[in-house]
Amino acid sequence: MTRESAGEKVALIGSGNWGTVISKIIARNVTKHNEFQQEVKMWVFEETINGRKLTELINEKHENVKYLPGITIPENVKAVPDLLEVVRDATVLVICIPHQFVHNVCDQLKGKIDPKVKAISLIKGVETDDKGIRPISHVISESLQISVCSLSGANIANEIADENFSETTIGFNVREEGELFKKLFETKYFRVGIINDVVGVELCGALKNVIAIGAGIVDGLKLGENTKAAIIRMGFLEMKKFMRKFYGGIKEETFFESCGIADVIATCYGGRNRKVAESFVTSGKPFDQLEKELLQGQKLQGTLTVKEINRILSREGLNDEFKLFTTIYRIAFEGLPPKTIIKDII
Ligand SMILES: NC(=O)c1ccc[n+]([C@@H]2O[C@H](COP(=O)([O-])OP(=O)(O)OC[C@H]3O[C@@H](n4cnc5c(N)ncnc54)[C@H](O)[C@@H]3O)[C@@H](O)[C@H]2O)c1
Ligand SMILES: O=P(O)(O)OC[C@H](O)CO
Repeated sequence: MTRESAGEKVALIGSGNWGTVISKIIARNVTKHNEFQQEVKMWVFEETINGRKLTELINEKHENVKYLPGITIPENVKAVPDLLEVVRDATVLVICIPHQFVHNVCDQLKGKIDPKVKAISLIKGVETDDKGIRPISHVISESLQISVCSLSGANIANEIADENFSETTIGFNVREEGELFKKLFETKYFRVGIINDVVGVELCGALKNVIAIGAGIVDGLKLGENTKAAIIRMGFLEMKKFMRKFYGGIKEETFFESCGIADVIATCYGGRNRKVAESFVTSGKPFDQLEKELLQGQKLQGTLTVKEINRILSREGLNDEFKLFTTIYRIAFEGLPPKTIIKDII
């Protein structure tokens, strides 16, 4: 059997800013390790740019001109607009889409994925329901009836696209899967740690976005680095407390991996949620409008997570125990003046 027909066949679902950086990483790695077939099909939510289809542009220029301009994608990445074609015969699914689109994508894939397929979610988001929180890895595994790992870390996509060093964390339930994914993702500039804690890893990635919005508010108010450090510290403690309260079994070490404290720091200085929250304060415009104006199609995850978290805190009568998360929600969505971020948390 040739290398082309043997080995794991990797499909990438998603082609935004992070998804495209990931295509570059995994497309190089599949050519280096015998476990994998060499072509990586990447699902692109099709759109038209100056009269041309984005998939055609990606395949012709080997560049995602909309979500990651200026970075060359390896030629073994094939952009495909048909989701079912992307996953056909795939044995490994890498899922990297904004979390608001997960249900729609899973609904299209339901019943069409072999139960032996291994998946990994790079999504930084969370859902809540009547019972509590619903990690996105569970949404995917319940819908598709497959095993799902998670990957999250201090990973600002554009910096990794430039091959600046960073670390990340993979959460696994089955060690062999964690090790396989480490092979798929690790490079000299992208160091992968693995830990037996799928939900801990992904929830850190979701909740740090709430803190990033708090940090952006502080930046917009020009309160300086000491105040921002205070928000980071308090936010980290609320993130830990929230995760422990609503999900049993999260490992303490997870908070000190790249997915934990390191991502809180990176996101509070360099992320999109921070940037848009700063502008929310300085411009007075609502988040929805700023997301469109500043991100040109890229999506904020933090605002949705702020709402999900507040829904659960309000229902459980816990707003007083999570003062920072609650204040961030009220500033973002209930018209509380931004400067109360300080008054309400001291
Ligand atoms: N960008 C980063 O620095 C970064 C880093 C780590 C993790 N992440 C996480 O990765 C996930 C994906 O983010 P991203 O940065 O790759 O995307 P993005 O925000 O840059 O782009 C949005 C993507 O959503 C797609 N899209 C738009 N409408 C859609 C629809 N109706 N259905 C499906 N897809 C649609 C767009 O085509 C585009 O690919 C998010 O959860 C994000 O938090 C992002
Ligand atoms: O740009 P953000 O705010 O979505 O954050 C990007 C990454 O999650 C940082 O690790």
